[in-house]
Amino acid sequence: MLAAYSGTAVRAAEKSLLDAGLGGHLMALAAYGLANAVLHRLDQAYGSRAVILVGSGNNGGDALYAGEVLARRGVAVSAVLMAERWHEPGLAALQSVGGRVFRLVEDRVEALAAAWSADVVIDGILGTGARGGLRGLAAELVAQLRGHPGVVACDLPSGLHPDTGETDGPVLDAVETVTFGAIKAGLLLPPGEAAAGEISLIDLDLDLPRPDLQRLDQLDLAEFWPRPGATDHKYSRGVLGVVAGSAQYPGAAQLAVGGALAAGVGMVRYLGPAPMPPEVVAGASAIAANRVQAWLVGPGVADDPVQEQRSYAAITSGLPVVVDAGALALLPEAVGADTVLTPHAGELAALLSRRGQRTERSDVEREPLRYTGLAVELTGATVLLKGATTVVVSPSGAVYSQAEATPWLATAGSGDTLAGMLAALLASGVQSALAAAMAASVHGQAGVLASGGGPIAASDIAGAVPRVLSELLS
Ligand SMILES: NC(=O)C1=CN([C@@H]2O[C@H](COP(=O)(O)OP(=O)(O)OC[C@H]3O[C@@H](n4cnc5c(N)ncnc54)[C@H](OP(=O)(O)O)[C@@H]3O)[C@@H](O)[C@H]2O)[C@@H](O)CC1
Ligand SMILES: [K+]
Repeated sequence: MLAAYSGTAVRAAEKSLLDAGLGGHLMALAAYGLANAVLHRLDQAYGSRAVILVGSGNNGGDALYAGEVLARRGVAVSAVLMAERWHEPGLAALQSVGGRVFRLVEDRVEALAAAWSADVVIDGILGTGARGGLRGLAAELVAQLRGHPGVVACDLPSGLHPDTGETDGPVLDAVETVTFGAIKAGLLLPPGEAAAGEISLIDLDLDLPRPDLQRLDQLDLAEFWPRPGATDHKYSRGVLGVVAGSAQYPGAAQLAVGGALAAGVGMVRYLGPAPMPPEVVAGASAIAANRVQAWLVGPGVADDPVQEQRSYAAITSGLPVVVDAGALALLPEAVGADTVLTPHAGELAALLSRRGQRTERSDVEREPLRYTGLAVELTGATVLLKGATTVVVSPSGAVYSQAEATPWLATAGSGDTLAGMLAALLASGVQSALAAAMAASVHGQAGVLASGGGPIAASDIAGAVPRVLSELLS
């Protein structure tokens, strides 16, 4: 499991060490970690060139000391001082080993040329002490360096919000971010996470609280994905009720049920008009008459009054429920954490707007964590926001982000399959936020496997799920 923290949490954890006079020690550890990461990227240190973009705070200090280490190893190092102030001992250390210095205000053209001809550019402009994004000349230089293939970010890409992944102004895409003390949550959150590249963590032995964000890995999935025991039967494994599909949209129901079956539910009871595979049982048309452990409602139900009524009855049944697509508009005023909403950005904006918070899709795309959190606050539900990176927020404050997906998964019906998989996990008794994160991860991996780098149809995703799971669980 990757555990990530807000910049504020990391700074708070550092405080006792700083108070104990260990600031210089921490900076030295950070600088060595950064320098080593850069050295790994160079074919050979001697004769290579590095340019360091230096901001006014300790982030610039880390980068300057890393420059000193690199220069001692034979790298030709130049520093570009981006602001009016800089970390003076760090600059003195770099100069003492022959580092060259440019000042952005005076030497813009030379600084830009040096950066473009460098093997590595170290982005040490802003770290966890940033307020807002890059401005003025610094923003201009960074925009002019866009596309540089050798950028290594110091702690985080400058201009990326450490807590939320929001970007405000230009951000230099890094091949690697060397982050100190703890992974910052913003490195794993859209839209900025793409700028982070590979993430390397330099351990500073901080005493950290509960993570602000988690990302499940294969070991977590293997541990938490439900497996039937020797004495389990179809009922004990979990029965899922599904209200999906209509005369107009039968396929959504088939994809959702396909996702649920592939994820490994004991049985599916289906309510609706779509043709179903032989293992699916017809549900009783009165919702309360169905003995199920969880419900999935919404795929393909829009504009079908009977399906909408059933969806509402399932949502208010008191059982865990996944509310997807057309059923999102039917949500009562308040629900519980066992209700999992699965909107994409447009559906989330519509949901928030219905609750008096006028929101556009572009707002959600710019600040996905914030708006997902707002939906949790306004509804009481657990919310899974679909996207290239899926974000899950629960009312208890747990946040997950999963980024296994391929862009080929952006295809009609992909979300129905995901909703089915998630609902199967709820029916098996998995806690809702964890179920949402696991479903997103395996759905993403199945998409990658099915795609093999090319286009896929949504029905291929469920087809690949058993292969992903057998690899995970064997
Ligand atoms: N704490 C520790 O123990 C350790 C910390 N470590 C390192 O320290 C980093 C945090 O350092 P930090 O607190 O000095 O802040 P930092 O991110 O360098 O930037 C703040 C500076 O930039 C300025 N500024 C702010 N916003 C701006 C903007 N939009 N545009 C332009 N300028 C802006 C602001 O100046 P001001 O405007 O306030 O005058 C301030 O001077 C952290 O990321 C990690 O790398 C490691 O060494 C491990 C130990
Ligand atoms: K930085």
